[in-house]
Amino acid sequence: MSLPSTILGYPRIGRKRELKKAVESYWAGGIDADGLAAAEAELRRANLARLVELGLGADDSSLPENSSLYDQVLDVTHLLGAAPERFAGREGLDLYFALARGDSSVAPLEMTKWFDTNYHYLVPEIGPDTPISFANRDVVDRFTQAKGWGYTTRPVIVGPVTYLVLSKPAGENGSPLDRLDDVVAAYGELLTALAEAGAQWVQFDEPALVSDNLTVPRTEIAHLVEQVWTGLAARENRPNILLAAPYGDSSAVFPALVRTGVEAIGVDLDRGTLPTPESLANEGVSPSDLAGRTLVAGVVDGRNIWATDLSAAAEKLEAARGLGADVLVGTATSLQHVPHDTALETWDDPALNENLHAWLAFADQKVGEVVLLDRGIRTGLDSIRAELDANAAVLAQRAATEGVSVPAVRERVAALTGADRTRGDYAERRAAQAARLGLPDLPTTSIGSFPQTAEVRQARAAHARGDIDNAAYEARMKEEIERTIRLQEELDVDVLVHGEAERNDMVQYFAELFDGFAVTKHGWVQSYGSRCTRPSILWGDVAKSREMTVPWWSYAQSLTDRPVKGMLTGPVTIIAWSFVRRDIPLSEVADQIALALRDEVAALEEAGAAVIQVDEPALRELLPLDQSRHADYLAWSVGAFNAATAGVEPATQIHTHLCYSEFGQIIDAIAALDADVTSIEAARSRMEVLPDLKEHGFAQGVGPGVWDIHSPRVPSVEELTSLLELAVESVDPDLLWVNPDCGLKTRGYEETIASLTNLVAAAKAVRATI
Ligand code: MET
Ligand SMILES: [Zn+2]
Repeated sequence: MSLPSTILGYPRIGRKRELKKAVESYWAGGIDADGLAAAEAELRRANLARLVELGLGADDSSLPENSSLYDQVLDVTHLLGAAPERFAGREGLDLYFALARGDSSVAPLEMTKWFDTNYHYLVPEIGPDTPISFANRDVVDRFTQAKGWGYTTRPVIVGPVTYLVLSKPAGENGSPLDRLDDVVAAYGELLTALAEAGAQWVQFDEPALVSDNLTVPRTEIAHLVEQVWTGLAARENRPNILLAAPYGDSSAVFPALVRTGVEAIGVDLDRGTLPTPESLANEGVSPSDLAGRTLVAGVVDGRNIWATDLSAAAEKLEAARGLGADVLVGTATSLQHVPHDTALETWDDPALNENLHAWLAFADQKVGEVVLLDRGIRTGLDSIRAELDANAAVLAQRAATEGVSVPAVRERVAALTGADRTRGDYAERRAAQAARLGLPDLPTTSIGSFPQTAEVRQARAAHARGDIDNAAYEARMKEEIERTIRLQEELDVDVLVHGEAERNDMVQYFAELFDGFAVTKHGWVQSYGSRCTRPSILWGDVAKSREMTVPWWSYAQSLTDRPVKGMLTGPVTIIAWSFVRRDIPLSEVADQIALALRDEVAALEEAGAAVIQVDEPALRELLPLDQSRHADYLAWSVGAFNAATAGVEPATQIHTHLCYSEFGQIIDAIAALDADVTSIEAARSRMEVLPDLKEHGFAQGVGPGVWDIHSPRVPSVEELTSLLELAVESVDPDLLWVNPDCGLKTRGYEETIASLTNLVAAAKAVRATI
């Protein structure tokens, strides 16, 4: 049975975040396991019904079954029964959620970003003794249940090679890949079980194939994928296999995919390209090797929210046919990274309301695009000519809409010079700042946010609803700022923060104030587990035309003689955590944001701020998966940070914050940011990153986090002191700052006070010894 056009996956959280509500209610004891199973099944059924309504076939395997209670990588861990030893004694849902979130006696699996997205997966821990078998039949049961409702779905599962490449070793010895044979054996049994249940097709995702940023080289990954899937494809009694390489360019590994012999191959033609027939021929792959096989051409972007240029997509489909396979329409990735439906949205701004609906495609609209293009390739493009013309008209209308191209913004970016991105000599800056600030050695500070209490969040919600007016809201926020300042003074912190009470989110706050952005009300996407974010939509040229952070900062500074940091979010992070226009290069978007921030930096400096922090926690996340694109990315991202910050006087101190510690590939870029002080995550790795920094000759201020704020645990003075003693082994004490790993907004006040008290005490203790 041949595969029809399809999507690689659908959002899992629910149009109204039904999954979030059900799962959180289960955690809180509101519903039991049966209640959760019922809610989850109802959502799954509703999603299937919706996809059929949108034009996918009910019984032709075009419906992806990619639902998950928490995370697709965790689902494989569960499928394999591959829980680390410390989870012994737990089973079923208790085990599943303990792996995800820990429980009173066990720490959860680590969480990290899924490729270059803002989705987080749970990192499997695989060692020589990890149990691995076909231990859990959820995938099969879901298939069977859907079958009972009248749907033939296509289960979607992370492939074995990607699973192990993304795992970390459990214990000291060996690599997770040492267990590949065991994992493959379990997948083999899964294939049999799915065949027995009546599955026609199953989809396996091997995105590790498109990344150079993993611990295993890409050529090795391609080799393993070829070996593993050649073996699995040779099994009897199995469903047809769609092997997908989403999230990037698979052209180099395409021959390996062909050689596996699987029935269908899925490629990302949004971020990636197809190999040429010549390059295939060089690898010994000819069109006859592809004859009778299916190529799912991912021409519809799965991770951004713009309507597809349908004519361009049709051209790609046409080109794909040249390879010899049967070409079908697909999405480039699962749609799990985009919200459900633009129809849920209205914008307060009438111009946006009129325009954005036509410009955007959330998941449901993308399904519509796939269905339409499918009709085009089956019955000829002329049969969809009217839709193609309408789409071209929308794109043209968009390009001409006010705000999309603002001459003053374009000219200002074009006029940026190297000098605009360069600060003066560091030694001179350092002396000027020391004289201005008069700080002790090992100055203490925090990263920006203070606990966002329920009252603060309620006040913001009431303000958004119009239940309290601007004046009342402002008064409420000022109260919170005053509390934060007083507290830091009492604790004897050296460089204070205002606490960010007025910010709903470190990106959305700026998106709401800058020109060129729209924010959604219902545009939720899963960030991890039950956590969702609403990325803002960057649709036009960016500029600052409103008052932003200065009044809040000025108020905070008016309360104290100690320096209060101005606090901004950097260009790369704003880009990474928004849905960004694609009609101009990201480098240009970054410079536009940089100049808008440069204006805000200047306004803070003008108001008297002696220390200004520009956070770039997403610098590593956006690193392209292709090694060949690293240098260009690092050049424009660093250049944008420099453009935002280099306008200040030598005596104004620029801080940046990067809350991760895997610096390897970007260490030179971090130095090139040329911040006077850089705070980084270091507590969990016990300052591991510092010797590397030293080796690289990094010799500007650095604040390795000593308090792991991802855990509710209060670090003791002894523990903090020992970390600082480790730090002074690698960092000149004159350059060392003392701070937590990241902002405190998810922490409570009690633990914050206790931890900061200890942090200041530890700083003083070590200060006294140097
Ligand atoms: C994810 S990085 C967070 C930085 C921000 N200034 C905060 O403290 O919340
Ligand atoms: Zn952070």
